[in-house]
Amino acid sequence: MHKFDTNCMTLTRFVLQEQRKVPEATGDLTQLLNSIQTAVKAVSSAVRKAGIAKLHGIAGTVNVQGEDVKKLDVLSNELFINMLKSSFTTCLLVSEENDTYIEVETERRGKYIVCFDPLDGSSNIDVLVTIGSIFSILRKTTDEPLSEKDALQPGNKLVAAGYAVYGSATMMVLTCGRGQGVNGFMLDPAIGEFVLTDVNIQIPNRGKIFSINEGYSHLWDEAVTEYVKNKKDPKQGKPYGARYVGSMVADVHRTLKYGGIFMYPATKDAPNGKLRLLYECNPLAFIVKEAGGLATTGKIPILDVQPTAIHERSPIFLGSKDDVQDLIDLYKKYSN
Ligand SMILES: O=P(O)(O)OC[C@H]1O[C@](O)(COP(=O)(O)O)[C@@H](O)[C@@H]1O
Ligand SMILES: [Mg+2]
Ligand SMILES: [Mg+2]
Repeated sequence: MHKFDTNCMTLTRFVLQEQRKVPEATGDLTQLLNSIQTAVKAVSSAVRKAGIAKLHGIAGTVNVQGEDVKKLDVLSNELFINMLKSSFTTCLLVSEENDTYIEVETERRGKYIVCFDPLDGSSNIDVLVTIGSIFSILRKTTDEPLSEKDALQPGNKLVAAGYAVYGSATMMVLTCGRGQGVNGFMLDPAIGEFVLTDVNIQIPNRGKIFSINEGYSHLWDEAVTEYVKNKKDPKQGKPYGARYVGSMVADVHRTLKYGGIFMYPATKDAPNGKLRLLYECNPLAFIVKEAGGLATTGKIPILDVQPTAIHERSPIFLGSKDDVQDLIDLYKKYSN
């Protein structure tokens, strides 16, 4: 358990302090995390001004000054890419917004690979509902020339993962894994700094909320159908509350803090579900696991999935240990 004076622990100081615990650390991860922090601050500022600056809407439109106006997810992607490249710590980037991986120019290369969703919950932008950014960090493990293969590592190889949530406040949640815990930092707009507010976040073993898009219930498999039916059946215990923001990062943040389960299952028309393994499922599964929860495809842990393509999708169920275990048990029942 970390003990900090939360009054003065900024994210920058926190990352540096963690680095100092590892004598052989070069400082590259610190530099990288600080660059991501800057990207997040820039995105947060753009999100807050989205309405008046007409950042929402169609990319490529022109504002009153005749300047190009970028759609928020295009702008967020550019901010992330520029900050990651100019950190001199990355060699390969995978973004939800780019069909192929991005190679960092030779002279700016470092050893890290970053997979990210620069703006998660795009459908919520225009209605001012919570959105976010998600990232995962891997190390390049071979001396071979850069290729897509470098990013195709299972989630249990992550060096660090985090997300930003742009809600009623902006928060960054970060873990460097290896039992070091998950910590949350609230952006204090008065000083422009992320300040440690949520120390060593632990997900409750059981929650009272289930989170799934019930509009697709006609397309679910038997395990998910039975699970959700049970959660609503007073004969099976006190029914759970239902919450679904429709921005994964917001639904997962609530699940991390309050407990319960978030589900985006396979459906009959989408056998791998919707959410992307490298930059949505893996980082959030890594965080939930580090906070004492579980994340599964229904059959195996998300973090054990060997990716085969950078934009591949996976069904995902994550959250409180006991809630997710109930669902895994139903999958076992229906596989027999
Ligand atoms: O509308 P649906 O099918 O429930 O999908 C919601 C899911 O889609 C997403 O918005 C996909 O992410 P992007 O906005 O980054 O494409 C998730 O954040 C969310 O969980
Ligand atoms: Mg997304
Ligand atoms: Mg996105």
